[in-house]
Amino acid sequence: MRTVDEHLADILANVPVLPPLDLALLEAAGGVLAEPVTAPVPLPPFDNSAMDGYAVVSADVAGASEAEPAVLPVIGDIAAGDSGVTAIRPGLTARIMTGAPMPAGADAVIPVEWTDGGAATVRITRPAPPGHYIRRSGEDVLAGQVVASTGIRLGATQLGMLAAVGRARAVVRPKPRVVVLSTGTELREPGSELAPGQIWDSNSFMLTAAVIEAGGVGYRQTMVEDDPRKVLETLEDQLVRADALVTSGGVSMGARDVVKEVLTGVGTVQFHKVRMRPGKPQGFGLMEGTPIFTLPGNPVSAYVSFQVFVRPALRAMQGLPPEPLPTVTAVLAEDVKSPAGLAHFLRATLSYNQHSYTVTPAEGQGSHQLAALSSANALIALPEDAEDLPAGSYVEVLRLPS
Ligand SMILES: Nc1nc2c(c(=O)[nH]1)N[C@H]1C(S)=C(S)[C@@H](COP(=O)(O)OP(=O)(O)OC[C@H]3O[C@@H](n4cnc5c(N)ncnc54)[C@H](O)[C@@H]3O)O[C@H]1N2
Ligand code: MOO
Repeated sequence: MRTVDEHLADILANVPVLPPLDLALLEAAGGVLAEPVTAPVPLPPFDNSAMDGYAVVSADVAGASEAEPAVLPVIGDIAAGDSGVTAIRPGLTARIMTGAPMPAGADAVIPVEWTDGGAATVRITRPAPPGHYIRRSGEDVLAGQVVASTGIRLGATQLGMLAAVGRARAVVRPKPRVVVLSTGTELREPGSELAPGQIWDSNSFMLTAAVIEAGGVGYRQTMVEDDPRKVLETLEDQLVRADALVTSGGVSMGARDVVKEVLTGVGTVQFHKVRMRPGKPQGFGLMEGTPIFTLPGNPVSAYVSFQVFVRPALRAMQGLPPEPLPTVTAVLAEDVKSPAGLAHFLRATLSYNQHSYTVTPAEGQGSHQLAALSSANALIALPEDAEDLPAGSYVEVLRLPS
């Protein structure tokens, strides 16, 4: 038997970090930058208007009021995208649109709301100081500034930043491609008829979605029956498209626990009992250099094992810190019983009220009770030495992705 921390440490010491790839921007989404990105130009690249209005010399409107508006001839329009060669002299104005380059000579923008909106001449009823509603070149980013550092995950805002500094591609550690395979002769595809003794395969859907939630690319492989040759062949076939493999089922003590049977001695794969509930039987190792996680078949066990072991490993493969799920301290709403000597992950509902978190364990804590898991939003993580805890105790709670 090993502890949760020992099993996780073994996994993290052995998963490879994915090599960087040079990808087109949208393909790089979700990847982790393997190089810093710097701005070749300042942002904004030129001084431009923050408002639709009129570009003026501020001194020309210094005394403007409702009673005595400044009246200026309008020499033309400057739209966003214009080349910015326009200039104005004192006593003149140009109509200007948001994002359009400031004309030389102008030092302020009067929003159209402060005017009569005139096209040939305009009446301006309020003054504005120099710099008014001008967005200065370099105010956002300076030329040469690092806008995204090595090791950050490219989410929506970071991709926007790269595009804004003109990058069409990025060198990233890509999202890990994870093949998910359920094993079990009793399993059928959802949507098909069940014969006695059969059940619909839920684990492969749940785990593939969990891979995606964890930032990977999930490939669901059709389940295979408990036939040693078929299980091994399927896994070997998948190696070409996988950065990691995740299986469920067939790892405990049964006469037909084929995953354990066929993978024992393959690559570096080893099977262990981990001091946790649910999720006691675990297997991990490298098959031809590709990590394989063999999770137990009970649906709740498979899911908890994924969050505790696979999710941090997928992060490590992208060069990210292998953080656990976001964790908060919460007050137990009810007494809980926990077996000594096993880390315990209880399905629970976490709620926030009056500046603190309260957590209520779910009714069904069996490792087959998927309904309790699917209506939970958290796992109470009790350490090995925790035994019975009364309501009101403080506990660590892992928030499930939502
Ligand atoms: N004698 C012992 N029996 C068991 C032990 C043990 O230590 N000694 N450990 C128990 C624990 S704990 C777990 S967890 C399970 C793990 O079993 P396996 O990984 O071998 O999984 P299976 O036997 O294949 O299935 C277990 C259970 O889960 C259902 N299942 C499997 N795959 C799916 C799927 N894709 N979708 C939905 N449900 C699935 C399966 O039908 C079984 O009911 O072993 C205990 N036994
Ligand atoms: O350890 Mo098993 O995963 O409880 O059900």
